[in-house]
Amino acid sequence: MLAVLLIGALSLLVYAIIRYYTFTGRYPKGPLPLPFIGNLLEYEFKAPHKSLAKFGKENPPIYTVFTPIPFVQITDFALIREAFVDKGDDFAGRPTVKVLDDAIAFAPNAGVLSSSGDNWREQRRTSLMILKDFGMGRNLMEEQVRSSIANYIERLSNTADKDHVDVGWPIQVMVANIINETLFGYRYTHDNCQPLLRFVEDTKKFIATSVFRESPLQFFENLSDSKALFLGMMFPVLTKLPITKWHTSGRFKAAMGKINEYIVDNVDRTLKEYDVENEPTCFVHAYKQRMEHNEFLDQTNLYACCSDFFLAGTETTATTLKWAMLIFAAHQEAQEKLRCEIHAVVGKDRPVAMADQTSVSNRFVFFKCHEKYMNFFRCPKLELASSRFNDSPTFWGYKIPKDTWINADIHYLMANDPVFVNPEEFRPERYLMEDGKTLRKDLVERTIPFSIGKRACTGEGLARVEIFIGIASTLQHFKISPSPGMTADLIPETMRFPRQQTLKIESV
Ligand code: HEM
Repeated sequence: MLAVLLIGALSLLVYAIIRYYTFTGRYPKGPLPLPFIGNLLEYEFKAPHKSLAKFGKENPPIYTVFTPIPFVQITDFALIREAFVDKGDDFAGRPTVKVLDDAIAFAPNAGVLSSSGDNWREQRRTSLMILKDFGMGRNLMEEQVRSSIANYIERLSNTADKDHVDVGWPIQVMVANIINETLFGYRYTHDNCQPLLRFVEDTKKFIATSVFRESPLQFFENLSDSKALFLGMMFPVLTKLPITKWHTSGRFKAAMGKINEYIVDNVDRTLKEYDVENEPTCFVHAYKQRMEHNEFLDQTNLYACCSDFFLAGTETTATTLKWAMLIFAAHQEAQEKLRCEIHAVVGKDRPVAMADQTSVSNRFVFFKCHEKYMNFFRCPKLELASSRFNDSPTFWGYKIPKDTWINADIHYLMANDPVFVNPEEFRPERYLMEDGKTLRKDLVERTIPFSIGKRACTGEGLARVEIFIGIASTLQHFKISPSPGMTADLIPETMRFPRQQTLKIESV
């Protein structure tokens, strides 16, 4: 009897393994997956770029990694462009994963970031139209950014101990303020930003005590750090069982709920001030005005869009600026050269404007360089620039199943594309031709931190203004160096966040 049971169980196991490999065989070949758990054991969830760098080198430019759900990675620029631009419509969707919808989406298929199909198209189109109306990429929004940056510069100037300045928090407030003002029409001062502070602190405390027991901003880190979440995505039943429910989805849902409270409160309050007679001056009012005439626009999507913009638009830009400060602290010569150019073009007192970028960057393409450098460090989104096939088209000879995650591995591309010679070096001049002035279009074209194609970043115009004016204004006013006795620590934390550290700032 026991022998029969054993043979039965073994046969079932063999059958399940054969089925599993039939399933994995439908995807582009990559590192050999183990039965059922795929590449889970060899995937570093705290530093995915390390695993992906290894896999990228050992596999063709399109391969699959199973964590355990299949992720198809594309690591070659021409292929990324072919998929996301030439076949843009096929790659414009996001995978529908119920577990993720339940755990972290504001509502299923709502907003811009994680929605698909007609709803995504309408939310994205409307959001972009509103931002353009407010002057994204033009002077109006630039003025708003400039004024937030002026507050930040003032904040740094008033810091008592200039040998030990943590620029992280002022940058965070500055960037959050820009989004806050765009969405809700008001801004905090650095000395009076209690609600914003409370929001961040609450989230931090909540995360620290009841959810992750780690440091602030760990929400994003833990998203990718959590093998349990990935297991839940592969085996949704785990998100229903009493013991595994909390780890696979519950804690993410709880953290996201807390974060979204801030959004819901602000949207509701802003809506109360809406007056149909007045010209909208913030995103919420402009969206509300359009709700009258567009069936896709409703309150749930409004909440979701604001949540997306807040999350996608603050952490990315703040992290970029924090890295910039560290990188310039570590590269005094480059910093000095750039400051000389800023002073020559802008002077010491006039606020920096976007129009200055051409004059400055023709000689020193730091913005382009910075984007490039940023890629070496981290940006979780870069590693998750993803889409899905709409309807199983054939790509590179593979008929990839519908709803598969497809990642353009921008990080890998920037670190391994042969056009970037010695990619780890901070060498802004790499973007210039021999004449030292003309931009090298081949490099600029392949520098794609905002991704490309139909799902490319909707906030790129705003982010470029924030980054250019943010860096140029800081260096216009301050010399940045490591705190006395220290060196700038450029080794990234989990998920390539910069490590928390103080810097020395001196007025120039
Ligand atoms: C340095 C700053 C930023 C970087 C590096 C960045 C990068 C990215 C990347 C790589 C994507 C994914 C594109 C894809 O799926 O192919 C994305 C999407 C997005 N970003 Fe950004 N972003 C930045 C700033 C911003 C800002 C300031 C905003 C808002 C004002 C924003 C809003 C969005 C939204 C809404 C999406 C989703 C677009 C869609 O799915 O259609 N981002 N971003």
